[in-house]
Amino acid sequence: MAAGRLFLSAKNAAALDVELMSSGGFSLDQLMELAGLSCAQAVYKAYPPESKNKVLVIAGPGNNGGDGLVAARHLKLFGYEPTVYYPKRPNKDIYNRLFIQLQNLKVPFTEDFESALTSTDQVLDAIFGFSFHPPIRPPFDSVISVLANCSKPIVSVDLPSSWDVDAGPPAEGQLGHGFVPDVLISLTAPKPAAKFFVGEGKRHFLGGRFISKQVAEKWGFELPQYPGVDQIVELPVEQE
Ligand SMILES: NC(=O)C1=CN([C@@H]2O[C@H](COP(=O)(O)OP(=O)(O)OC[C@H]3O[C@@H](n4cnc5c(N)ncnc54)[C@H](O)[C@@H]3O)[C@@H](O)[C@H]2O)[C@H](O)CC1
Ligand SMILES: [K+]
Repeated sequence: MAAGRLFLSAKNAAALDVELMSSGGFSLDQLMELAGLSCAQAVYKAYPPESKNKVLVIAGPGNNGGDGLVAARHLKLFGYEPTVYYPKRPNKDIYNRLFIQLQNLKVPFTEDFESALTSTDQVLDAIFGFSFHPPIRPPFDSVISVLANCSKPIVSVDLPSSWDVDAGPPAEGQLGHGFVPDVLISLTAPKPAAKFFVGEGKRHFLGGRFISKQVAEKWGFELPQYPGVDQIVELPVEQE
């Protein structure tokens, strides 16, 4: 089967994560660092910095948000101007340290999501990943509705936020039917919802280069060849 056409269910994605951090010997920091670096590289591939592109990073309360915070740090070091909207900040050591790292790099945090959206060039959607369970709770319901009506390019980390990991976009009429991002970065392996990520001009990357061929085989997905030292590999997207 072609790479990118094999999917990792929500249940298996969570179980593989646990395995990586137990018998796999990884720490969460390591996985998050590689995941966030992949996301920053995908932004760079899709939207190379022409001058100093502004990127609004919307970070959610879990590890998807953590990936966004790591990506914001790398984007700053790549020459972008990231701003972070992070309305729910759990008091956990890993997120607190990522926050300090961004403060030290003078990456601004904003409370005013709508103004930041107006002035940004791209959006990095790091709100929810594979542990999202609908229905969505505030304040992210209104954030999703605004994104559903916005014309700024959106890059989604692991899954478009508000999509069910296995079933895909929210039903018509809910949250403006969610939004379809311009770019999707699947981490480790595409989740079943990625089947609904189709259309002309859409770009799909795979990132999170921390899996061996043996681990991929065990969990039933194929690993495409990452080019050289890149942390991402581009996957085909159906035209609709
Ligand atoms: N192996 C990998 O590929 C890695 C992926 N990483 C990233 O981690 C996320 C999964 O992280 P997790 O913390 O398990 O969950 P989420 O970030 O998806 O969200 C949990 C967070 O969201 C809240 N929540 C859930 N449902 C709702 C709702 N309906 N309304 C409001 N809030 C909701 C929940 O309470 C939690 O606070 C994965 O996708 C990758 O992006 C890791 O970086 C490491 C390796
Ligand atoms: K996301």
